[in-house]
Amino acid sequence: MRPYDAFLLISFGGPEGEDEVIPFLENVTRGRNIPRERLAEVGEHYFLFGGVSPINQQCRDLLAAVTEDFESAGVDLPIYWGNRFWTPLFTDTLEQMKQDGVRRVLAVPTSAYCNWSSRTAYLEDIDRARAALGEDAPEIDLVRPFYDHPGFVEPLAEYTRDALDRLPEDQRRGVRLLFSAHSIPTEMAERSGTPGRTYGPAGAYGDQLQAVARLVVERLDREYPYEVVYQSRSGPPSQPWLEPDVNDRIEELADEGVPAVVVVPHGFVSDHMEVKFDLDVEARETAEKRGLGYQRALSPGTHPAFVSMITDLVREYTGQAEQQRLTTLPSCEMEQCSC
Ligand SMILES: CC1=C(CCC(=O)O)c2cc3nc(cc4[nH]c(cc5[nH]c(cc1n2)c(C)c5CCC(=O)O)c(CCC(=O)O)c4C)C(CCC(=O)O)=C3C
Ligand SMILES: [Fe+2]
Repeated sequence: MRPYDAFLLISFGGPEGEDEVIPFLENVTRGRNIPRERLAEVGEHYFLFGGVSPINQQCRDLLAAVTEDFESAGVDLPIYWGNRFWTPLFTDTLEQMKQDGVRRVLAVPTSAYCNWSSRTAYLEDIDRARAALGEDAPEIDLVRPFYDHPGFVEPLAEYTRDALDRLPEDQRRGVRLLFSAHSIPTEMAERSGTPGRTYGPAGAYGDQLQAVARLVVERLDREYPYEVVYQSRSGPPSQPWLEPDVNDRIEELADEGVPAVVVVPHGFVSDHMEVKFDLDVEARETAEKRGLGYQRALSPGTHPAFVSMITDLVREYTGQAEQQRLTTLPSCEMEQCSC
């Protein structure tokens, strides 16, 4: 049993006012290969919502729910929160933990899958922040990818059923389910997973996204046709990113006469800006322009099963509960994983 003396939620961060948008985007894109035009475009997405990303409030809501769940489950750990790119920054959180005398931390990221951007990037930032703190910097374990935990899959299935119920019957009959995840460079996708293992063309990330889509469809009232699509591509056009894009696919489905789509944002844990803009504004507009019915399933957010999943993960890492996994996909070997 590994003793922990604190719990840490680590997330992406997002601006909460117009004056925070550009500094936030500068933090996110520092050292990354992102064209200026793309930055200006993404800035507009935030300005459309008054410069406020929903992600920080979603983290606060999740933390409030986790606090209650810890209490009722008898998990006695102080709860901390830190982001990679906006306040509260986890460099500051780490310093606070050090001051509080915290030595060993169990961290849960707001990303369910394996890929550099969702895991290694956090680990690298944690290492940097720990190095800056010097001796007595708290040690941090990041929990495993939880994409196939029932606490992630069941809420997605419930919210997909709800979205299907919102479609008129004639549209529901011919609907196509589009499971949407954040696109990443194909080269990053190919590196996701454990070196030496064989994965599909989009690496462990692609295999995991396919598996979760399958698990959700198995929980619906019948076998709906479905596929995995990608959204929110950002690199230069010359760099290949995972495809097809959700909008391109909606156009093609319109040409084929499909009457409606239900988009399930299974690549995300909450309805943050990538969901609110890229799906609820952009993809919806693409569908409506072509006369397709459109519904978007909610992401897990603060669904009680998702909240309990976090408690379950803590128990798993303190040796008080078995791993819960709905797939037999190889688990990540954390030491060597490039995810
Ligand atoms: C896999 C993945 C997830 C899902 C898993 C996870 O959650 O981790 C995710 C989530 C998020 N991505 C977010 C925002 C952004 N991501 C960007 C850029 C990038 N994302 C990437 C990947 C991912 N991103 C990649 C490979 C890049 C290129 C730069 C690089 O190689 O590192 C940029 C730069 C501008 C742009 O080009 O879009 C922004 C602003 C927000 C916050 C939203 C809010 O504010 O509500 C969230 C939750
Ligand atoms: Fe992103």
